[in-house]
Amino acid sequence: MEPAAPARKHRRRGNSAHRGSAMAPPAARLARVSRAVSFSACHRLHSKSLSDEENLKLFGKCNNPNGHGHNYRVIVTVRGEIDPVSGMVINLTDLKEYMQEAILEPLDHKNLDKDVPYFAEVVSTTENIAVFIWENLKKLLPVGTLYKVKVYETDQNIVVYKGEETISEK
Ligand SMILES: Nc1nc2c(c(=O)[nH]1)N=C([C@H](O)[C@H](O)COP(=O)(O)OP(=O)(O)OP(=O)(O)O)CN2
Ligand SMILES: [Zn+2]
Repeated sequence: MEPAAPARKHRRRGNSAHRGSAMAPPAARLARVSRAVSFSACHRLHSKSLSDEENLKLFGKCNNPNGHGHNYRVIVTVRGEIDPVSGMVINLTDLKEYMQEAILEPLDHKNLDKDVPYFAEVVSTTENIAVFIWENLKKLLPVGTLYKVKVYETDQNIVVYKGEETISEK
């Protein structure tokens, strides 16, 4: 006697005709793609809006006139639909090149306050570094795809920026 009956039942349940029309377009799938990069830089926390005494009080050891260094790590996340032909939200090879241009070229092995014009007037906190990276990347990526910039100043000090401008924005 052949034990064929269970296998035939399983095939019928798996038939696509039972799951919807064969003519329906495939559902769009959203995904988030991330890539990480590291860079080394030095900086000094110092605000031109404050006196030397106020700067020292606010920033403490981070206001040391000769600065200090960090090995920063940045994780960039891009959000979009998975292209049905390429299977990609974004080609990671392209994202790598954008991150090279937006992060490594301006920031790696730099004195942030002296070598990067943006930080001549803006305090080089991790928050502001995240904003700087966001603005640079936004110019290179397809409109609306940049989702998140996460910057590790140290393993303990981490900033996330998602392009928001005020606390009331959703
Ligand atoms: N909101 C922010 N606060 C501070 C920032 C910043 O970017 N945003 N940055 C600093 C300094 O850059 C400083 O280097 C951080 O020093 P510290 O808090 O001491 O961090 P460490 O992880 O190096 O210290 P541990 O003692 O090992 O925890 C300060 N504040
Ligand atoms: Zn620092």
